[in-house]
Amino acid sequence: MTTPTITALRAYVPDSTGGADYHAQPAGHWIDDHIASPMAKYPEYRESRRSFGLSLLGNVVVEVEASDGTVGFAPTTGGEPAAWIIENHLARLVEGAPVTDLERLWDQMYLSTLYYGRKGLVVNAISGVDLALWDLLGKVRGLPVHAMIGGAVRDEIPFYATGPRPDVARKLGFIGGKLPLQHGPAEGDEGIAKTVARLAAAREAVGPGFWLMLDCWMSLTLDHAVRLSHALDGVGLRWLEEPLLPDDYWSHATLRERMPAGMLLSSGEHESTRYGFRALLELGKVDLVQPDVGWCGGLTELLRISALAESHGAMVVPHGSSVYSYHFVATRQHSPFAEFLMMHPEGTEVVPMFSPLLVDEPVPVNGRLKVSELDRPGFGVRLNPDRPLGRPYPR
Ligand SMILES: C[C@H](O)[C@H](O)CC(=O)C(=O)O
Ligand SMILES: [Mg+2]
Repeated sequence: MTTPTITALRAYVPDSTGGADYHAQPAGHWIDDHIASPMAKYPEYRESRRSFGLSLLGNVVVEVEASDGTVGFAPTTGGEPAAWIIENHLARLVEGAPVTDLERLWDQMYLSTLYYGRKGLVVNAISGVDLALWDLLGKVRGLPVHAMIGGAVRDEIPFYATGPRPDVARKLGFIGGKLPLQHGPAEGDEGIAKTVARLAAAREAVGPGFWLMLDCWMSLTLDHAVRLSHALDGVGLRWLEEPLLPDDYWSHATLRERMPAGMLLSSGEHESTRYGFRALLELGKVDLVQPDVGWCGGLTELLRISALAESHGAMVVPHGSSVYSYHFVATRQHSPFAEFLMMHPEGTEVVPMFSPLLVDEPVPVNGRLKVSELDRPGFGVRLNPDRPLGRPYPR
């Protein structure tokens, strides 16, 4: 059998909102309600992360077409700037390559962009291309992605829910609930007291045994993080998430030493590549890493990060990225559960995470997803034909 080659790489930008984290949500959505952030020390940027530009980039949808007519695609964050990088830089490397050459293409995309890349937007763009290549390869071979990366080690994936209502998450069958931190260091001891009251009320509502986590979205100082973790010691927090600036690996290790025993330290949602995760694991001493497969370098890089984390005894629980991480979670023993980001405005109903961009997007039922739901070629989802896509940099 001759291996098809890649004839075209295209980057599209959806005309509208939607698509999980960091996208414009309607006013009043819990995900934009006074969430603590590193910018919250400036009072004018405290109420809303949109106020400092969080939703500016939006999605980019990468499409790869093969010589046999098969098309793979994947969305990620990056919008028009990522579309420019994909069309004007990455396409020259990818077009003409056999659909099987994922390792070489990843290496070439990373090395050729080193002088302005390594992290952030460029790695988002590389991630999107890499995911689209996996989708294409799965469709060419007629295999779901999980079957190409070792096969499932479990029949069902259990989920925790991220949102403002862990009590509802419990009723919906999730194994835990992760609340966003709302009050950072600029709100001082009063802020800590509000957080403790909120978590204590959540514990009261969910009872013992149900996991509660707190997502700090890079907003804390080391001192504040230490004090907050001890103030929350009585609540039974499963983990404290992304408390510190991602580049400050060293303070992660200090926090790890000073936090209460039994409370895990997690981070990595805004980290990229095996090199960044090596620093987080070796210098930062985190217990759990949370790469976003659309931001960390794609699935090819997530597999490397995963092997590295496993060798450090750390769990890998990817940041909420729907099917793009479920195929991975199904295949790894040290990824025992997945995140579900509650994109419903009040966080009270399960709605597809990437809606309205995708169709056929599976969601957990009773807090679990049967791996058989993923048994379609590639990542097993389709682009919504009713949502127009623009191609800002056609060639
Ligand atoms: C809710 C958090 O601030 C963020 O928007 C999502 C996130 O960090 C997570 O799901 O984890
Ligand atoms: Mg997070």
